[in-house]
Amino acid sequence: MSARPRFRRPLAARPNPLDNEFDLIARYFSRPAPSGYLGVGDDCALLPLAGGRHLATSTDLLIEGRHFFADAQPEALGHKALAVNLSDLAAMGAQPLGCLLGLSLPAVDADWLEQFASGFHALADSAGCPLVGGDTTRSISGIVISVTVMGQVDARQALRRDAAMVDDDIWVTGALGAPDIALQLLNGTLPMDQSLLAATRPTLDRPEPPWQFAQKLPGLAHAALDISDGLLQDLGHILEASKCGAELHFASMPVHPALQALDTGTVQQAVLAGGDVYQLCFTAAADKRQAIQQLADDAGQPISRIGRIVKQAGLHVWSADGQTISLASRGYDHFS
Ligand SMILES: Nc1ncnc2c1ncn2[C@@H]1O[C@H](COP(=O)(O)OP(=O)(O)OP(=O)(O)O)[C@@H](O)[C@H]1O
Ligand SMILES: Cc1ncc(C[n+]2csc(CCOP(=O)(O)O)c2C)c(N)n1
Ligand SMILES: [Mg+2]
Repeated sequence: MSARPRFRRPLAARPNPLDNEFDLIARYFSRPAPSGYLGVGDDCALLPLAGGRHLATSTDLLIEGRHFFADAQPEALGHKALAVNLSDLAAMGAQPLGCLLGLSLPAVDADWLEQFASGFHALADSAGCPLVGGDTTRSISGIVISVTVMGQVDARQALRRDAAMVDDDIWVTGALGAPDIALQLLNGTLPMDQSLLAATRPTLDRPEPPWQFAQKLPGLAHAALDISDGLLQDLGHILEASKCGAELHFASMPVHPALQALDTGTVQQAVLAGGDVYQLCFTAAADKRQAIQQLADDAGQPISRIGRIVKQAGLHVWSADGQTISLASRGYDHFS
């Protein structure tokens, strides 16, 4: 018989069970940040520098089998590893400065490395976010990729999650729903349809966060975040931080055109709660509507106004025929 581990606490002294990723972070890793810092809880932390500027920094892990399939195309994976991090800089309105790459590989495969590095550097070059360091190890099994980005932003205008104001418009960039449909086709939750997969898979494999457009938003927009887990769950973080609620209109949502033939329930779930989107959701005063639309038109960046921030807590989604939409899940959570 094995001995009982000595570190087990008596039942009565254990805190409440942790039933999701965000409770875990809040309980163990969220500490009051030093004065002048923005700590845990936003897309990037902000660290004060001389001259009123702030360093914006964020890190994202990609784990084989959890974030990407073992046969993922390495060039696309290199692109995605940096793109999901540039997306967090974009979510603060920050300008990229550079990045670090942590890589753990089960074996050396020169072809794989060549293509992975080419996808990574191509995006780093176009975003002005050079790779300046990192760490490389051998893994016991599977590929683990960890990217850390650094950028700069004027902290007074950074797009913080706690900056939404009652009566703000709620906007999203790009289109919604396609990465989740691609994932469902690949993991068998939806029956295989090769033409639907061909139309949706690029959005899952090679996300294109609006990092250029985002740098123009400080001064015009209030709050923002990137949609990584799912629109409703992610917008929920803005509502919690800004102590307000929201009303959304499904008819105004930018549903990806490839989803047209799918049934309404599948489309609603993918658009409202599908992850891997890496587009922005941001809020801005209604009197900035024209300026924001002009900025988007000039940048060739599609944007949609999908709802409004309200005083009353809670998130309400209206369908085109005036019904309330309620869903099985609001987004991805690693531990629930
Ligand atoms: N282990 C940890 N230690 C300290 N802070 C953490 C830890 N894990 C997450 N955080 C912080 O908690 C917040 C939420 O993390 P999460 O990874 O969900 O970020 P996100 O921006 O919501 O999602 P994504 O990174 O996919 O865009 C962020 O501020 C993040 O920096
Ligand atoms: C093979 C495979 N299975 C599942 C998914 C979906 N997925 C994994 S993590 C995540 C949320 C964002 O990640 P994080 O919160 O870690 O930043 C999503 C939507 C995928 N992309 N590939
Ligand atoms: Mg984020």
